Amino acid sequence: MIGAQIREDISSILQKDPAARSRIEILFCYPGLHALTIHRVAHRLWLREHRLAARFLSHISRFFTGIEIHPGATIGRRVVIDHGMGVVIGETAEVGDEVLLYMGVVLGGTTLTKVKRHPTLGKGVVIGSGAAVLGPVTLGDYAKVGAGAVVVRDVPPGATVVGVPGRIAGLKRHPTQDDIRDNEMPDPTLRVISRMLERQSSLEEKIQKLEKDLVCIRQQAPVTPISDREAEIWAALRQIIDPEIGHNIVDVGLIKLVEITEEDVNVEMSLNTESCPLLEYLVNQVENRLKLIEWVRIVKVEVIHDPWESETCQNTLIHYNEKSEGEKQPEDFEMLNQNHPPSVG
Ligand SMILES: CC(=O)SCCNC(=O)CCNC(=O)[C@H](O)C(C)(C)COP(=O)(O)OP(=O)(O)OC[C@H]1O[C@@H](n2cnc3c(N)ncnc32)[C@H](O)[C@@H]1OP(=O)(O)O
Ligand SMILES: N[C@@H](CO)C(=O)O
Repeated sequence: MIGAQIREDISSILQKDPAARSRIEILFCYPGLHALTIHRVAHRLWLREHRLAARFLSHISRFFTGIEIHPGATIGRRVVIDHGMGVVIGETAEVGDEVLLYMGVVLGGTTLTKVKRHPTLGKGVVIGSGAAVLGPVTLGDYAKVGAGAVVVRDVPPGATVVGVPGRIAGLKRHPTQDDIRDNEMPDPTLRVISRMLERQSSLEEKIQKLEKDLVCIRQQAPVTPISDREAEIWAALRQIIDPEIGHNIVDVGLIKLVEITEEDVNVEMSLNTESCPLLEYLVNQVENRLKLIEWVRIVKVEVIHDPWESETCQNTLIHYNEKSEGEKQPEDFEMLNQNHPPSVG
């Protein structure tokens, strides 16, 4: 039984220590193997209530190996203690199968009461040199403890704990001012560039959205097809200026309709009033200008009444009043008198 366990332990050491060259070397030169073998005997004595004998055997082992394992500790199979000097394993510690301990590891207690006060290590745990695992904490299977760490809390399976106090490596935490001082100051240029890039990508997203919206609006907008001929007529009408307002008659809204029938053009205009002095002038302007277009044969201008027109005539008055005395022409006055009572001016 003991022989089988020694062979198993030697195989484990061969697997876990690259410095191990042969089974015979391990048998004679590995204090970890010696300490574990003696512990098995001492543990049996301990369980059979031969406490003093168990303690004494453990003490002798410590003398020769530098490894102190309390005979009450429960140690699994294929455990390797490499180098071993300074390893201390407390009374209520439980060490799972295939655990690897390096020199100086302490599986210690933190209370003075006689209770379960030492750690429990799961299968395949690795504990680095000089690390201390303190208290009745549990290290999950295949957890790792970095050299020099002090672990006082449970460790989940597979996790790596480093530092003092032990923290799980790889977990993100907010950098403290100390971290910033100890490592490197943040690069302000990099920060500005990254902000700019973020802003740029957000603007690009907005532009893409606006472009999509624009396409939708264009698709929904009613399409008013306008022939080349009609466009030519409207362009010609835009060249005729209303002398009252100083803008072309299209933009001020005097042209209500343009109809084209082959080579005949029918234009509907709304003027101030039927007695507006500009009536004849503007009708002539429209007829003459449109007849200059090559394909136009007949131009018919129809004048319609529109309530807006009275306002247009008011504009004549405002226009007149705004002119300085030097600018006023006799025809301005005549036009005004024809349309408005003299008292208004
Ligand atoms: C003579 C002799 O040789 S005796 C034998 C001595 N050897 C030992 O004791 C080996 C003990 N092994 C260790 O300490 C190893 O570093 C282990 C077990 C912790 C490595 O575990 P892994 O899961 O592989 O962790 P990994 O190497 O990826 O490191 C994870 C993080 O912990 C850090 N870290 C690793 N070991 C330690 C340590 N002992 N103390 C503090 N931080 C450590 C790493 O820098 C890394 O930090 P980062 O995430 O900020 O980059
Ligand atoms: N024995 C292990 C640790 O020292 C090795 O040689 O790597």
